[in-house]
Amino acid sequence: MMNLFKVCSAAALLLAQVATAQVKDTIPLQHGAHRIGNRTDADMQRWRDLRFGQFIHWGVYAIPGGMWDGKVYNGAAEWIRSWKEMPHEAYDQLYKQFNPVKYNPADWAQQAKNMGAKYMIITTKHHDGFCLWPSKYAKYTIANTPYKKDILGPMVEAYNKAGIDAYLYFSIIDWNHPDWRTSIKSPADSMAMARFKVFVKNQLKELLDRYPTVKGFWFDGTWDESWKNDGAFSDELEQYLQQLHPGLIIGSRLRADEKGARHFDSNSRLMGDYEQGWERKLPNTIADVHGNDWEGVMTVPENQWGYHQQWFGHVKSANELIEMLVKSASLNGNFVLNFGPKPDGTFRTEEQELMRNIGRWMQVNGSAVYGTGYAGLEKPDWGYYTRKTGTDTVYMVVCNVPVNGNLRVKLPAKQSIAKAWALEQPGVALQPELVSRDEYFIPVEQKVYTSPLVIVMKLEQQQRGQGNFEKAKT
Ligand SMILES: C[C@@H]1O/C(=N\OC(=O)Nc2ccccc2)[C@@H](O)[C@H](O)[C@@H]1O
Repeated sequence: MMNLFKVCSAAALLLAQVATAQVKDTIPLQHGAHRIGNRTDADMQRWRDLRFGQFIHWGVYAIPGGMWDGKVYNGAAEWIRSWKEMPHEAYDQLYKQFNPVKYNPADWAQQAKNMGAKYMIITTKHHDGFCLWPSKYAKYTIANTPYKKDILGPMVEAYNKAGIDAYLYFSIIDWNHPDWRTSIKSPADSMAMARFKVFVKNQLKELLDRYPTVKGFWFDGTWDESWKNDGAFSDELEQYLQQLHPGLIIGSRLRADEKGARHFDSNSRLMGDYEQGWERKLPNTIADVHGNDWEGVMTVPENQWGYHQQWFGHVKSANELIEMLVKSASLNGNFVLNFGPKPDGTFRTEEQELMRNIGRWMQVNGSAVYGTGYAGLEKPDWGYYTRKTGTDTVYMVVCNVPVNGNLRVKLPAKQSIAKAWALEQPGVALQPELVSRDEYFIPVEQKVYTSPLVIVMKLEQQQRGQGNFEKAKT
């Protein structure tokens, strides 16, 4: 028996190798993806299991808060410096007013913990180049504001103490640095960009030296030609950072290959440790993620990352965001919700209310998100399935309770429901009814639901004959 098993395993391995070889990379690349498939190390599995993150966009742009000279900026608040109504000189003096006297990182961390976030991404430096840490490579930093003190250190420490991992957002674009170039049009531009790349490398090493518990970088601002056309450098930088800090997690926004392809190289291979292009949008089906790890980042209003005094348009509710979080986990992805603190260092009331409301649901139902992924079942019309990774425990997150009061559950052949219960009533066993081969109805209480209902199912291989629950009496 063992010989037969060995022969089959060897044949399967050979077939897999031939298959991979057939998807041969047609374009030889020096600076494309260096790994085929997802990372399998413990650091990456930890990132996967966290599933729910908090993004924080905070900096000088919080001071104008999307308004200037009595006028409202309709763009994203953190981009106000690029608004024609905002004189660059005026913006570039604002740091002299940055004094978040009410900043309390322990309070921020507690609110994030109560919401159920397991990791946090903080803007160390956004496109405007203002550094939230006292970088020794720049003057445009927190050290030269009335506040003076390092913002990042106490934040990373407070979040880590609350059991939340810290990731650092870093914008390559730096509107403040004299050597930044959007494109290289002359030898002088090349020399400036060469100086700029040294500056970038120095700041990133400085961040890792100052904050050694961080788990990764979230790069942004890598769409300009000067960066896109220098795939060799982005590749070298990624390897430099990994060598400095083994296990670091870096998404697909950092790299370009030598042909200028971003996120996916010219052979359609993902560069980086996860797909980082899902910004204010999510994949719809498991096919959309192409087997890659991925992360979706989401704003509460339609498109505001930094603090904006006037939220206009649709502001997402807790239930909408809970559904996005569950949808992400159901498709093997992470979901990161963004917050834009005010210039005084506090969160606006709508954001505080949101953290409390999401947290109330996560308190009871978080197990349907943490450490879960794609269940391998056809998406039901009443909501989402997630599966505790590598187990027979499947969560049913019900966003639309059917009017007939029954949740239809279609299982793969030869699988049955051993038991099922609602997370909010762990002691009450539900009674799935086998309505046809491998198909069940799970009755749910007919009441007003004000947030998604979560039911846990333990699946098992079908015993001989009927499923565990008898066929409906005809
Ligand atoms: C998270 C957001 O990221 C940004 N830009 O996003 C993108 O570049 N998105 C993007 C680009 C290419 C593909 C997919 C998404 C920034 O400009 C914005 O201020 C904010 O920090």
